[in-house]
Amino acid sequence: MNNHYNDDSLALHTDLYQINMSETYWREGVHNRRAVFEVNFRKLPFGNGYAVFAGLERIIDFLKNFSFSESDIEYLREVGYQEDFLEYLKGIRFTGTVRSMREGELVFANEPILRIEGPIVEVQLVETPILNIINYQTLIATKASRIKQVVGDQIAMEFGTRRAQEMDAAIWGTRAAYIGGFDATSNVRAGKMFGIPVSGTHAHSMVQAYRNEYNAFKKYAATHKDCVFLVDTYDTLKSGVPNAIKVAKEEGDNINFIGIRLDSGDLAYLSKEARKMLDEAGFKNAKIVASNDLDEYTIINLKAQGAKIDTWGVGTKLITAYDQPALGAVYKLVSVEDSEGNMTDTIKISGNPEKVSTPGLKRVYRIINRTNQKSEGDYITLEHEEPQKEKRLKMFHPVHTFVSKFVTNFEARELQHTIFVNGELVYEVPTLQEIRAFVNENLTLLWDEYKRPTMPEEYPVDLSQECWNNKMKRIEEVKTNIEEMIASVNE
Ligand SMILES: Nc1ncnc2c1ncn2[C@@H]1O[C@H](COP(=O)(O)OP(=O)(O)OP(=O)(O)O)[C@@H](O)[C@H]1O
Ligand SMILES: O=P(O)(O)OC[C@H]1O[C@H](OP(=O)(O)OP(=O)(O)O)[C@H](O)[C@@H]1O
Ligand SMILES: O=C(O)c1cccnc1
Repeated sequence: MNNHYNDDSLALHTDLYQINMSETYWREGVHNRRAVFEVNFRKLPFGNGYAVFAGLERIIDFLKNFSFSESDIEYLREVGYQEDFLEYLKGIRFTGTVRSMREGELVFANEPILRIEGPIVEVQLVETPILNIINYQTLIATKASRIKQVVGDQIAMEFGTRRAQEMDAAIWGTRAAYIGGFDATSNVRAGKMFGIPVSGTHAHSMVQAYRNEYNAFKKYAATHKDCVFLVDTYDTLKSGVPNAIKVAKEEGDNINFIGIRLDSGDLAYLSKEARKMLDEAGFKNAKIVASNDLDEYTIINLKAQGAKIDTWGVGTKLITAYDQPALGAVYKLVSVEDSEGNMTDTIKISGNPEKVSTPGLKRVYRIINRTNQKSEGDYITLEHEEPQKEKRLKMFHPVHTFVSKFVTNFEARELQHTIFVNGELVYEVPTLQEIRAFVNENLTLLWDEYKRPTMPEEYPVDLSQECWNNKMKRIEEVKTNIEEMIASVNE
């Protein structure tokens, strides 16, 4: 690379303005004041009824190792920062407290996924990478979950690396896809890094290289036990499938003839015809793999046409989140220490009621009806509230407050867990297998109406009365402050 700095730390993986604000706080002597930020998004992606939270493990690694390296400092010197500030930056480590939902948790719009509290400089500097990680991994895990809902008990394989937005996206997207329910990946590095099962067939280039399918399949069979032959290079039904069958018969027990892959043409028609041919040849257990720009919509469509496809290879549309390339999670200040050392709630007002932030330290509970083990919705409270002790809970829509219901005989399951306390990691990171199982467990709590891929019902995310009252109080305070400010400007 044409650059004389070592890429030996991630601390500068942030926006310049974070460092500039940090300098202001430090020169003003307020850099150690406590601040609390929360992460949430405002709209579920892909029109889905839920999102699958992913990215926490990488955030944990990032925060554990957070420090500016020698080369970071050298570079910042070149950018123009003064020595005294650089000396200060050198000593920074993450000393804050983090509470977060666990990876694989189902998350909805306008609820705090993660809360981070610490000296304002530290929590400000890590905003950009935290959002970078959550926005991408959660987006891909959600897309994967949508696709897997449609694929059902069949196999979904992740094929996207070649089309991904560069190498990091392929790796972390693959991990997110696995969390969201994909069964295997073609990316070998992701297999090595995360223990995700790797799987694959072969490309058209091999058929082209050996000039014809028979030779190519034969050579592949001579060198591999497990064989899936790609049958669409020339003519699927006249040449590809007959050659696959011929080689499978000739090789007999020498190979494990897993099946064939279709990658172009009318996948419904071709799969039905290929199925007949395989069955007639005695290969009833041979599987049909399909790929070619698949997504949840094409898969639903193909299934509706009675396609005889057993395994779905999905690349581009999954790894690039093709129909919605960004999640839009934000990082909002909810509380900050004032000059007297007291924490005060902050609020961000907007003309759009949905965009007004909810101030204060909060907790999120999933209210699970004990009679049917289904979720009634999520319930956001202020930090000190204990909804689990209530006999009868009023849940109301945070904007359309007249929409309300009472819930009894419920479990209030807290969704955020403590991850760091004053810079110390106190959370045991689950395995990827545990995270996948956790997603499935969570999905069983949701009525099917929230899980359908198109036009799902809106899942309730409600505020407690106290939380709502606090929000209204802060809105009034801000309005009064602004009126006073405007009056003083006009004096
Ligand atoms: N029966 C079907 N119903 C609905 N969609 C289908 C069906 N068969 C294939 N598709 C989808 O239609 C699209 C067809 O892509 P395209 O027009 O590129 O044709 P192709 O067969 O891939 O041609 P090429 O040989 O140029 O790759 C793909 O996204 C594929 O998944
Ligand atoms: O369609 P996607 O969902 O993105 O899945 C990945 C695609 O990548 C391969 O095609 P490519 O043309 O790159 O290589 P090939 O010659 O091996 O088919 C594969 O055959 C799939 O069609
Ligand atoms: O193994 C395959 O069939 C494969 C891998 C990557 C992309 N497309 C297909």
